[in-house]
Amino acid sequence: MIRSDHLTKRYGERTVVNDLNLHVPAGQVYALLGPNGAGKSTTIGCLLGFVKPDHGRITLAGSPLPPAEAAILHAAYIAENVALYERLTGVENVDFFMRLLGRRLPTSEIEALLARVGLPKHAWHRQAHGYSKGMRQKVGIVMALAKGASVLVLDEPTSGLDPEASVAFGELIRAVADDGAAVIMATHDLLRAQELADRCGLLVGGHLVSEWKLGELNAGELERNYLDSLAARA
Ligand SMILES: Nc1ncnc2c1ncn2[C@@H]1O[C@H](COP(=O)(O)OP(=O)(O)OP(=O)(O)O)[C@@H](O)[C@H]1O
Repeated sequence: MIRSDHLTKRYGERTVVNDLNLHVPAGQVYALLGPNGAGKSTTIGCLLGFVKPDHGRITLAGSPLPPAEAAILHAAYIAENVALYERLTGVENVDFFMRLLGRRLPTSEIEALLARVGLPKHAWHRQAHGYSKGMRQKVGIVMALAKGASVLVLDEPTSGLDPEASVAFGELIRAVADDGAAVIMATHDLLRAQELADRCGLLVGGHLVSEWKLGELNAGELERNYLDSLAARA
């Protein structure tokens, strides 16, 4: 699970995340929506311990540890651009990532995970510098799976992916959640949010102004609600 209680972050006089209460249980995907500058990435940074909140509490996977330590143990982070060691192959990148965590996976298990996420076999032992954005996202998901992460934190994961790669990515994330992970995804991609998420929240000026359960809304209705909520705040 992912939980924030009264999370608040200020930069100087500006409060960019304001008394934010979020709860994402295991097995659910939460889409964090909001216009540019709403505070989504700052929230993600606080969840992962990159950014120190001024007030409030973060809990990841029920761990009493501070967020940075809890994130190292339980969470995987997939950014818009997954950073890989360009001279290492896909398999070697996953192997290196696991060694950093003090663990080893046999090559056959890494290959099985790469196959599971649909990375083409010809790419497994090729250097990552030729990988597309979608292929890098897949390696990022394999790292999360290899780590056994119970919390997945995604920041703009589908930005710049073509529609086919975006759909495939969404299906993978849904499968990871169905296997029991709690997933939070900051995104502007309302279509993917509507298809993938169980719930979504709209952040405006650091405030969570609306939350919707997505089983009850189609993509058009989500967009209309989003725009109506923004207009009501203007
Ligand atoms: N290190 C920082 N110092 C000062 N202000 C910051 C810092 N980081 C973020 N901000 C400000 O905090 C606000 C929220 O930024 P944030 O990146 O969290 O928004 P966002 O919702 O992720 O936006 P986007 O959709 O454009 O990525 C913005 O006004 C931004 O300028």
